[in-house]
Amino acid sequence: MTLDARLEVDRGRFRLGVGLTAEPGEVVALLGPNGAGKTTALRALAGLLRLTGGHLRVGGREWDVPPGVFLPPERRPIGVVFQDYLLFAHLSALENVAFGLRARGAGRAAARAEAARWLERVGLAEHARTRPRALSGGQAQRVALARALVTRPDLLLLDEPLAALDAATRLHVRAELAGHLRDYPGHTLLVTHDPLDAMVLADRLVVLERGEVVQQGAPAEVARRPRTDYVADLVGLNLYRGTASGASVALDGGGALTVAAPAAGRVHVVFPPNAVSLHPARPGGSPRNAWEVTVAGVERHAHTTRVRLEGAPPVLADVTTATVAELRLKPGDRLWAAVKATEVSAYPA
Ligand SMILES: Nc1ncnc2c1ncn2[C@@H]1O[C@H](COP(=O)(O)OP(=O)(O)OP(=O)(O)O)[C@@H](O)[C@H]1O
Repeated sequence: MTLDARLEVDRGRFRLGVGLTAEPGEVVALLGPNGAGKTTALRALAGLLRLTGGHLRVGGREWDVPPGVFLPPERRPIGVVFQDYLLFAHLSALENVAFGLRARGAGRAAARAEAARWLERVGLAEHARTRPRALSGGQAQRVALARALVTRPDLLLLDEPLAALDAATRLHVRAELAGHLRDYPGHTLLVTHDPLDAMVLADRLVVLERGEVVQQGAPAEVARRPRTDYVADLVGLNLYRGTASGASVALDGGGALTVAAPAAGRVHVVFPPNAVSLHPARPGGSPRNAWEVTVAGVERHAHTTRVRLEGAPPVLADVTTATVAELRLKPGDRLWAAVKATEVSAYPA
């Protein structure tokens, strides 16, 4: 079962023309600047907008092949979590989750039993009778996810699913969402403005600009070789997984980093490429992360030069033209990379 689409939508002055595929279990993040066409693509997948050209097939079934075939939204096996359309205010958490099953013809008792199982899976069993206004933002988000997944949809559409949450809640809900998405066997399309959400949650990034795909690939690959300035700014993150013990994190791929605040257990470790400085010899002085690296590539962008470095860990560094000239950077050079601990954040994974 595969999602195979060529989404063409003509909205007058704006035209979307996007090829999109996803394998079962794959999480694809759609990224792009305001007005790039992310929401348009999502609405076309949901059936809220009709394609004006192209095709949309999921699992060998035609959902939208103009002009002849159009499966209306209510007949598509989809689950949606939209930021501004979370829950029905007049229904309890349990009734919200049971709603989709009822709409698909499940009996009341069976729907409520299955909904209760899902509320338990998202850690909200004791809030089954609570109305949405009495739930926190993070809890409402979990209910919305349970409601989307309870019908075992073929396609899960997430539109800025974490945007309404405050920073601390966001960390936890992001980690939980990652876990649920790992277990979900269908296709997931995630629209986000947040590169960290995309890098943590997605198997593949699809970057849109002006209605077209400008780049796609695995998150680390896109970050290593951004093809446009927008992509370079967007995905410029050094991101690792590891196990924290106090302020030190042992990274899965080798190496260790000292982080800004102590943590425990499995974490993501993140810092931007412009936090990395490069030196011809081991830098002295303040307590920093410093390790030996080899230059693997040097790419110029409008405002900066991005240097790909192999080492433990491998790292991206954005450096100034002056640094490039001073260090005469070229592939194969041996250098030292350094990052201040205060620049390095750890998030629960
Ligand atoms: N109802 C509409 N009729 C005609 N054009 C529209 C309509 N809604 C949006 N558009 C246009 O479609 C283009 C893409 O909008 P869309 O909302 O898909 O972008 P987006 O990538 O989701 O942006 P954002 O990040 O701001 O949500 C924009 O140029 C917008 O002006």
